[in-house]
Amino acid sequence: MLSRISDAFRAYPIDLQSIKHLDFSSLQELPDSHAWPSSHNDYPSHDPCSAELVPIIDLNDPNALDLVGHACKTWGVFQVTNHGISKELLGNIESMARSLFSLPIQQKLQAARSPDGISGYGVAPISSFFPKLMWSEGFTIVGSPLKHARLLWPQEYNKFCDVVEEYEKELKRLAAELMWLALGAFGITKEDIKWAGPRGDFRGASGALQLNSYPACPDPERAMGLAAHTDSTLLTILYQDSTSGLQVLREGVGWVTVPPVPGALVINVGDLLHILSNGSYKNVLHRAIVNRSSHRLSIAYLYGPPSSVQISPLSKLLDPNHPPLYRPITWPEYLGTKAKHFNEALSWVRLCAPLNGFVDKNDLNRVKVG
Ligand SMILES: C=C1C[C@]23C[C@@]1(O)CC[C@H]2[C@@]12CCC[C@@](C)(C(=O)O1)[C@H]2[C@@H]3C(=O)O
Ligand SMILES: O=C(O)CCC(=O)C(=O)O
Ligand SMILES: [Fe+2]
Repeated sequence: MLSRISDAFRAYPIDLQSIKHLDFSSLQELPDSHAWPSSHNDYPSHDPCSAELVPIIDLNDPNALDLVGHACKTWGVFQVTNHGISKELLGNIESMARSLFSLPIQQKLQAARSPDGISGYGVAPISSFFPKLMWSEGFTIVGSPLKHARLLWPQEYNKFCDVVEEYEKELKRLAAELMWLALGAFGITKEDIKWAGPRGDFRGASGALQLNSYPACPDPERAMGLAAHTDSTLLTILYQDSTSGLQVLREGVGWVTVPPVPGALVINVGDLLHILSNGSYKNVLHRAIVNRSSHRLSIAYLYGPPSSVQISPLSKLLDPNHPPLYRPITWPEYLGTKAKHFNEALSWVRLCAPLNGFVDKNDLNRVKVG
């Protein structure tokens, strides 16, 4: 049984050493290893238009509770302004990520994620589910980044660690506020969620930080920055720089771009909030595309419950007409399920037979990357 989020990918190692093209700056053409078949673009892409705009919610709006609840139900994603995270801190974390990704590849590889580990530099952890590699590099932080930061900057690792620590502390506070808005919209109060702690500040919650870098790409139509996925979180708080690339799948419409709004943060509903809400809140399917001229950066704060807490549909939302759709599961267990079944993980937690029958197509498709 998995008890820590850092154990989730242990059974599915990715061997970074076998991946040839990690140094994107040296590539003038898209290598075959990164060229995705046109079938991966099975839905049309839309630039933002007034009819299909991801909601932008001012957290100082007196109606914020209803607006957040409605956005979680209809989109599973929204942007927030007046969130209380200072421009200075956002600027600092962006510049730390920028300085990390601009190090020479050999230096970044010093801090490579170990094949069965979770923290460190490397390809997206979901890469093993796809026959082609993604046009991106990432750095995952679970727990202290000290060990890896020392390898990256032997003299001045402290600055990186200090900024990461402050960013995680502030985002944890914001995540708790967003949780109460999302849950409050259902009439859920502090008495209903014991694991939020006596002050309701979700003190024991866990978080991971994922720094994503998407270099400019010589053939963006055939490349993929980060393949379509849902996050395994309660919610994810995403900072994106001024280059667009994030898209969400909107039923009946296709891929809708989430445009960068200066100072705003993007909030995704993750799989665990979908479970907690007994399926009412959409766990949004999203991806990142790349472009020919600009490098793009994003920083995701992946927020989940304390490792030992079993997440299940809230009893206040259940009655004979609304039976629980999912069985209880901890975050580490869910991450283990995701590492095995990827986007089909939720159907393995559903209380009726798995929707896809008994054969998991990820097991048939799983390939060795590189
Ligand atoms: C806590 C986590 C969520 C995550 C897996 C991880 O253990 C750390 C990285 C996270 C991330 C970020 C990029 C997309 C994603 C699907 C992935 O491959 O790694 C998510 C994972 C997730 O939400 O399942
Ligand atoms: O780069 C982006 O916009 C998306 C990143 C993302 O989905 C993730 O890190 O989980
Ligand atoms: Fe994501």
